[in-house]
Amino acid sequence: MPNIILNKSNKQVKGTVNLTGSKSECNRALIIEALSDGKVHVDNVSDAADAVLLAGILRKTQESRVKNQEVLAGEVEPLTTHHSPLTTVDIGPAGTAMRFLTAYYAIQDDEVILTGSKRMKERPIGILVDALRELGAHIDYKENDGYPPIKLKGDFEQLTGKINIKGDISSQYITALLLIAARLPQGLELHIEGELTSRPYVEMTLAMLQTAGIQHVWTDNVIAIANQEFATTSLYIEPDWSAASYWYAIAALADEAELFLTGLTAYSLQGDSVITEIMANFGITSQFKDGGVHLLKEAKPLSRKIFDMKECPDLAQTVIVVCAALGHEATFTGLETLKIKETDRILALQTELAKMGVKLIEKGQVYKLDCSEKFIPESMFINTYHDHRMAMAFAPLALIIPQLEFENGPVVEKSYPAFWTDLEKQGFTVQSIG
Ligand SMILES: O=C(O)C1=C[C@@H](OP(=O)(O)O)[C@@H](O)[C@H](O)C1
Ligand SMILES: C=C(OP(=O)(O)O)C(=O)O
Repeated sequence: MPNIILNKSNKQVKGTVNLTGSKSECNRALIIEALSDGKVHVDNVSDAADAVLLAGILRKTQESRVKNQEVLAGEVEPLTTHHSPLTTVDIGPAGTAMRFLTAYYAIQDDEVILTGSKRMKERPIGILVDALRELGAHIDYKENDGYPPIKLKGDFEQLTGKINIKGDISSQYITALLLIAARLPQGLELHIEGELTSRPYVEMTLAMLQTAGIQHVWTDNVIAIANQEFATTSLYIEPDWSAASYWYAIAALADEAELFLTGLTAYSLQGDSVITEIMANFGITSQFKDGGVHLLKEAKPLSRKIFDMKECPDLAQTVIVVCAALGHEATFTGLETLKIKETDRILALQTELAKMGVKLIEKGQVYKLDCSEKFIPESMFINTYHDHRMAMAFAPLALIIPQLEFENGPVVEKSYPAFWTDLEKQGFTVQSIG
């Protein structure tokens, strides 16, 4: 995979950016569409690689079902005489797609092996598999207990409508169950145990289900969805606020910034829209008008010292890198889930920030930035650890470090394929090598 060399000859940014569609919203919409018997339509599929991959898998699943029905009805010849209904689905590095498809296939008749990248095989799925087994799904582990690959064997018969699930490891397990809940004959009453992490993502799921005609009741730690029909409707995918965060970071590190991010609105389903509030601390004002958000930079002394990232974990790298670059010794909480994402993001941040003398020190649940030995190198090589957000969160450093080189440029495709070309359009020099 080619590396990327990134420079910015001046410290001004001014221009318009058209962001990609939200990966989180799109992956939910695609599963809802697949479960809706043709009633729900996704308006604008995101070009994030994870969403494109999920859309392709769901389309193939649908096509092979139609084919099998035709074979069964004697309308067409089977493709081969040894045709097996068992398919292997490789979801690569797409965590949400892995979790959502696990729940989706658990209640279908298809026999499927669900696998993914090397890292995906290290990302836990046991909590979701246990919950689905309790509901009546037949799922086996193919390699290590609690981790993909898994074999889903069909023959779902609902055994119970009430289950308990831990809320503090990943909200994606909860979303996965909520997405299929209305299709369960007995519906679902989900009792969330412990603190709920990444709560806005659960709210996003319920809001999108509601748009698709599915009602819910959420009281304290219990979310209930009865068996019910989807409405005939279409789902619109908003631009991605996590992607927008890198432009906020660029504005925060620039001397002068005037950016317009199209399509974003003040009321978003995405919890990461909180980046507007976070970045207000760094002097970035957000003005919603003209069909998007205008970012303006004002000189402002940095005051906020504590950032809780529990509800917006995907912003953690963005904000930590900005603080490090500005030498702002802030404290961060709510970073527990970062160790099980595309890479161990805590370790990755510690390793890369050390290249500019900054330490991210773990003290129990609290992480503190120590910038006492910070320096600005002439050039810096950024390892990206198969994590799109490691590349994108460190890219704004091009405004203060003369030359940056990123390992594996295409890593950004997971959620924001046009990231490097968008930087180029805004006056960054982007060179692909190797
Ligand atoms: O539901 C979603 O779309 C997501 C939920 C979050 O994961 P966790 O719930 O595991 O924190 C987030 O980090 C991920 O990028 C997307
Ligand atoms: C954690 C992320 O994605 P996923 O869990 O879907 O792989 C992410 O995009 O930051």
